[in-house]
Amino acid sequence: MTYSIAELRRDFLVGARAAGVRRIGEGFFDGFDGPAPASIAIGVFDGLHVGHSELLGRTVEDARRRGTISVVVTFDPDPDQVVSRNPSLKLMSVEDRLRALSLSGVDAVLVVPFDRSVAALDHVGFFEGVLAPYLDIRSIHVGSDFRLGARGASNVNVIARWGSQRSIEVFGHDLVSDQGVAVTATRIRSLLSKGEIDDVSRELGRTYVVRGAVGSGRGQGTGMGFPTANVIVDPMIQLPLDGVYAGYAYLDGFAWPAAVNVGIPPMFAQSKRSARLEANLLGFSGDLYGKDLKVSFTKRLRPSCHFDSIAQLIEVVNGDIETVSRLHGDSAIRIAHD
Ligand SMILES: Cc1cc2nc3c(=O)[nH]c(=O)nc-3n(C[C@H](O)[C@H](O)[C@H](O)COP(=O)(O)O)c2cc1C
Ligand SMILES: Nc1ncnc2c1ncn2[C@@H]1O[C@H](COP(=O)(O)OP(=O)(O)OP(=O)(O)O)[C@@H](O)[C@H]1O
Repeated sequence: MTYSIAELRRDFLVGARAAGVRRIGEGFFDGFDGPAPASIAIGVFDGLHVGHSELLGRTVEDARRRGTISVVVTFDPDPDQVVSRNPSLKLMSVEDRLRALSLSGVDAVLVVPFDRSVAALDHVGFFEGVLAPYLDIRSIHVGSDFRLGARGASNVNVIARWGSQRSIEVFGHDLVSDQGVAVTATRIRSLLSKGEIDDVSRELGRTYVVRGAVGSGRGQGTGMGFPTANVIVDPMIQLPLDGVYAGYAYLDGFAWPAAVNVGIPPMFAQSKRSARLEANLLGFSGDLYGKDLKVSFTKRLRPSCHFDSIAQLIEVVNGDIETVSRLHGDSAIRIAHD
């Protein structure tokens, strides 16, 4: 399938630095006469980890040197959700991914609406059919493991050969690694599933954060002395391994130290109203129902347990809250962005 320019105008989104996400034709590309001379990085960028940041930094540097604009070319939905029978859980929603990319220092974010027809294209169809109406590509930056097209047939060597005939320089960068292992979104998902929060934070270059609206739980926390916000997280977003964590809850410009339980509480496993993510915000009093809460994970404290009595559960949870208080204090910190 080929895309008409009208379709591209409708379907592609462009985000400029700190300016949110805008549709092509209404924003960044307006000032250019014809396709914009560009240095591009391509990929999904789920999680925007340290390897992705390095790649984007190199792309921006190269663009400055050449006098081109730096553009991230990414996809919505995540190709994995279109082509895979068993898509992986994600580290970020598409909305959060585009927002993070638009704040990463590149000049623009070009979002390719991904469907089976795009999946079937090879690199020639993708670069010359989909991107050429907008970008006069001068250089391409990807990781050395990058593959494009049906069954990943177009690897860096294939793309570089095509580029060399068109004066397009193609860089397949060595992958940034951590403790001898390449940092990838797949690896970070695996670390999360094992509760390896320190490794996750190091490889993301920041703490892992999930978000959701606060819903109602069983309403028993308050009676036990530790009210909890039950955060409803999109089931496609990955949570760390079930257990108890220290972290922060972000709300309206404040970061509240938080004691967090992930997973259905073993003591109340039979209740349909138990939440998969609950946070006790230290020092907070008030109503959180319906609020959009972000929760970060700074340290794994222990597995969630079944106790012999509610009194024992209360004692242990109070111990967790004390630990969080020692780590992060017992009142909110004002922050520039939440
Ligand atoms: C820091 C923390 C630790 C928790 N640890 C456990 C646990 O080990 N076992 C368990 O069954 N529930 C645990 N919970 C969940 C509580 O049982 C739950 O928050 C309480 O029952 C209130 O739930 P509700 O808000 O749905 O009424 C923990 C909750 C928090 C905030
Ligand atoms: N550690 C890394 N160092 C440098 N570049 C990387 C690294 N990881 C990924 N890239 C590159 O960043 C771009 C976006 O990567 P992609 O979205 O495929 O990420 P990924 O982390 O490898 O994800 P997944 O594990 O889900 O395949 C690609 O060009 C990819 O090759």
